[in-house]
Amino acid sequence: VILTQPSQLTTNTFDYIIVGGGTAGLVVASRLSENSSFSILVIEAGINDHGEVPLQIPFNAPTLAPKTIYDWNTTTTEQVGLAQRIIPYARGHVLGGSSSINFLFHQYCAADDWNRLGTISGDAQWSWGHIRQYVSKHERMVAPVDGHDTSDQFVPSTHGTSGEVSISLPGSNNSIDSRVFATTQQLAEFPYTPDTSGGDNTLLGLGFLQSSSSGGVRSSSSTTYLAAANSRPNLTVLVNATVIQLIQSGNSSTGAPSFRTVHFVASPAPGNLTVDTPIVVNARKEVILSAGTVGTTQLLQLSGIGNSSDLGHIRINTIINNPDVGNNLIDHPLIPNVFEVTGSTLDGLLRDPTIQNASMTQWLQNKTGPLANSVANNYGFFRLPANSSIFETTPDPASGSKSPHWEIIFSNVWFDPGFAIPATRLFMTVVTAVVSPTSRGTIKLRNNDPFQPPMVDPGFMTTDFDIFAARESIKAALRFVAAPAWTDYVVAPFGSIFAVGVTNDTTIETYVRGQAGSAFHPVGTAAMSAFGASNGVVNPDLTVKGADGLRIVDASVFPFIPSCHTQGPVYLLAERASDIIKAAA
Ligand SMILES: Cc1cc2nc3c(=O)[nH]c(=O)nc-3n(C[C@H](O)[C@H](O)[C@H](O)COP(=O)(O)OP(=O)(O)OC[C@H]3O[C@@H](n4cnc5c(N)ncnc54)[C@H](O)[C@@H]3O)c2cc1C
Repeated sequence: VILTQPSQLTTNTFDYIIVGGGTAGLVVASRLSENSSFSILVIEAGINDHGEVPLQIPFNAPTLAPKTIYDWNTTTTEQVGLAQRIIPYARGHVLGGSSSINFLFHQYCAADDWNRLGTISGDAQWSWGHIRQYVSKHERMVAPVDGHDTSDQFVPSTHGTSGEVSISLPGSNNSIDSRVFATTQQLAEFPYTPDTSGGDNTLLGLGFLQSSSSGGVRSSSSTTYLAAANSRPNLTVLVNATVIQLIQSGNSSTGAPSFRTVHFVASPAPGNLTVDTPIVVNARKEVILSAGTVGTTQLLQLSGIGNSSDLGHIRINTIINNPDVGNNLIDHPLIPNVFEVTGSTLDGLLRDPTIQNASMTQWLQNKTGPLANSVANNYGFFRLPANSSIFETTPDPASGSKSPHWEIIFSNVWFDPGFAIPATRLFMTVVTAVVSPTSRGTIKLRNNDPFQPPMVDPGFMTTDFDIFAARESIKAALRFVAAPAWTDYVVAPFGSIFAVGVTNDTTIETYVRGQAGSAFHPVGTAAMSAFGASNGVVNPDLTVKGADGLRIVDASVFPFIPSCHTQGPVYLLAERASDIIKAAA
């Protein structure tokens, strides 16, 4: 059912048109197509992921963006909180969307996050007590590729075994795993957690990373949800086609503008400035926007749904004036803290052709070895102490007393996307991130050209809280590697601030502003709010406020950022959204 050219379409009318064949879009496509009486069209701007070997190799993930055919290759605006830097803003431009290029970390965030969504939306069914049922529909926990005993690395009763996306624990022991584990025994502030998925487990503590992979190969929404639905005659997926606008197709009986007409063109080759005449398709029931936080926001605005003053300046006729469209952009800032080490690291995979070739041969032959693993085996989530001085001026932004403020990830390799690995010496990277940031940004159109990337301003590090939490996370990383477990391994922190050995608050702040990047977890620009609320973009059933025939199902609808990596929450959101859409049919 995967078409590569618009001319292969045999009809221009479908019950549902899903814009974006990404993480959420393919969940909805797969679930809706379970009902054989529905006809569904998915329109995806990127290429078909099938047969794209680089996407399949877990360790390869950091090479898939930026500046590749799998990425939209856009950047942020100049970040005032990041020393005026403009940074890459990766998002998948391929079937499977960001689930085809992400780093495979998989978890559900804290139950508190979902309970907060239930409260904000006024719909208790967004709370964890209701959402937890979707874990077993979504997840298939499988054995790690090396078959090792995982009994103390996850809690089986909290996982699914027959869902769509395969999840596994690290498949090859990393030489630092035992040191990380020993540190949880040596330093009480970093307790071990037997399961890092969150949800029914506490998200707080440090443990083994679960990744969206099986048998050493990535599981994306395309290789799972779509693969399960691929032979259904009621589902059509068109790749290499970019939606440029939704068109008002009439009004509902209550006078709300209907958006059931979609204009798209064959995705232009890079550098091609001539755009074809739009092709028109119509939805009998609904159009579902699943173009991701950036893509969905851009399309709403191009279609006249947004801030009328902003739209007027770029000669777009406003159909629904909603100033919240494009506001409230939230993302997780992360900082790669590199340490020089003495022992065995994975650095050879980045700079030694002999090791690279041997690893690739091993992966191609039996999907094992270092390439079969994601870039980290262990990570953890922590809270700032309750008596931290920042809480004298800033209310605690976490979703609850059991949801974290910051994260720490251990990668036994040079993992600083901003800089190539130096030619000599060995490195380990201790990435830290702020997972309850208070900085807010915007997504706005530059002009009315659908092929001009919008201005994406995540507003990184523009609040005292975010700087405070980032600084404390770095101090914690320094305490972590000062534990006895590391004395014969860590030589010294590597790079700028650390090289001079001064770690006071001012120098760490300068370092954060110079080093931080994006975890690529944007949310919030089409925020969910209660029915009748004076703010927000979608209702709790994900229908667009003030519109008819239009829903949004993707990361953009989270009104605040969940406190962990976002693909798991997006998958669960899309599972429930599918049930809502089916029930409304
Ligand atoms: C490099 C990277 C690493 C990440 N690492 C992790 C991780 O390790 N763990 C984790 O949990 N999360 C991670 N994330 C975040 C996570 O993958 C996303 O939050 C999630 O996948 C978003 O899902 P979505 O459905 O909202 O959007 P996407 O999955 O991005 O889907 C949007 C789709 O819409 C398509 N599209 C957009 N505009 C148009 C248009 N005009 N016409 C047609 N199609 C369009 C896009 O091409 C894309 O396929 C990462 C993200 C990136 C980019």
